[in-house]
Amino acid sequence: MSISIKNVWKNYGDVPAVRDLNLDCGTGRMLALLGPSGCGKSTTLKMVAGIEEVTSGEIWFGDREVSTLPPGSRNIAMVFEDYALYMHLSVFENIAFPLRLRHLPDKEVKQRVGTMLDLLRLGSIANEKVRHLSGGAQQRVAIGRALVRDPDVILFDEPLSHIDADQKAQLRTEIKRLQQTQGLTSILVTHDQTEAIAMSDAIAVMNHGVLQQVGSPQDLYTHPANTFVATFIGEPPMNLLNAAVEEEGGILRLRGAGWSLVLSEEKAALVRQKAIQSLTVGLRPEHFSLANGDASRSTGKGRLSGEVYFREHRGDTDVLLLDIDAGTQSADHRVSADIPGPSALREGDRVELSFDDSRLCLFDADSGRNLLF
Ligand SMILES: Nc1ncnc2c1ncn2[C@@H]1O[C@H](COP(=O)(O)OP(=O)(O)OP(=O)(O)O)[C@@H](O)[C@H]1O
Repeated sequence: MSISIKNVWKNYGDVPAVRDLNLDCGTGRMLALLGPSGCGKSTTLKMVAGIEEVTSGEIWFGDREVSTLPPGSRNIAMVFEDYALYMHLSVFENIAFPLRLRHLPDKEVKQRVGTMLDLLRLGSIANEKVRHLSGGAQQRVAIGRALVRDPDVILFDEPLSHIDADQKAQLRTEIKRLQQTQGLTSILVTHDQTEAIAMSDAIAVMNHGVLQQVGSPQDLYTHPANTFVATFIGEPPMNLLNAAVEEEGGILRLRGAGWSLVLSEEKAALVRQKAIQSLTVGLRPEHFSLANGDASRSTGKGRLSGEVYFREHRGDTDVLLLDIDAGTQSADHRVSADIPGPSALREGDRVELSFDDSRLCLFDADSGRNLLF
């Protein structure tokens, strides 16, 4: 069952919480709503569930408009961050609960709950009281209870927020596997990019009630639509450097604080086409390399040098925070670079980094929009 959100607005009083939202989630896919606190992701999920009314616009499940239907008529299931289980009941009875409410015959309850217990590998603890279980196991019970009704759509509201770090990755994988193997059409609300990237087929990034971009995790990482998405996806975040555009003798050069770069023809054409004078350049930390002394300063190759302010070991890589030799303390004087590790570099060491313009993102300095969009 696909989900379509069409031109949906939600106002609380005069304040719009969601503005003209258009989003689709295909049958059997998982769509993540990702963004900072207050961006409107929970409100969106609640409108899909029918817990909140839309102020205007439409929500469709397949070819059925559900915008005005109450939650009970939408055949959805929700999984919440706080599990919302009956702590005094057993695993079996928690999962059976929605079926008991519908007065299904005992035999069918046993059979359907049994399927869930197998699917979620809860069979061996079926008779244990839920209150004795770990957070991860409780959330698996909550998922079983959600799925046992065979919903058309399953909505996950920050399902891993209260799970201990050591169980998080495992549960993330289990939910994803289940969603894929069972072909569940799902929406996941999260503020955690790692969760969104690991679990979903598509991510919708929201900010201040406005959809910033929707796409595959890889798309958002490689081609962020604007500086908000660029810095929200990726850790450490993409470096943003201010640059002036200079043209002389047919050569287009970007000049920033402590660095400059002659643009390759492809990128230069893009900048010329938009007739832009100042840009924000986006560079992922892993797209810097340690420059080797004799590399030429050819077209499309940038260099910057500076002093290591901090080095963080990350196993096979080192993240360097580098203070660029800019002569000024501009806001963008510090960059992070992800280099192969462990390196011998220390705080205070001088380093020269190179970068390649094929990897750069170019954003309009005023609007923050990626020039490619
Ligand atoms: N019932 C309500 N009444 C008034 N304003 C609300 C209500 N619910 C949400 N809002 C406002 O709508 C905006 C979006 O809230 P929403 O909860 O959807 O954001 P969110 O991205 O899910 O944030 P969080 O992760 O903190 O829940 C916020 O400014 C919030 O204060």
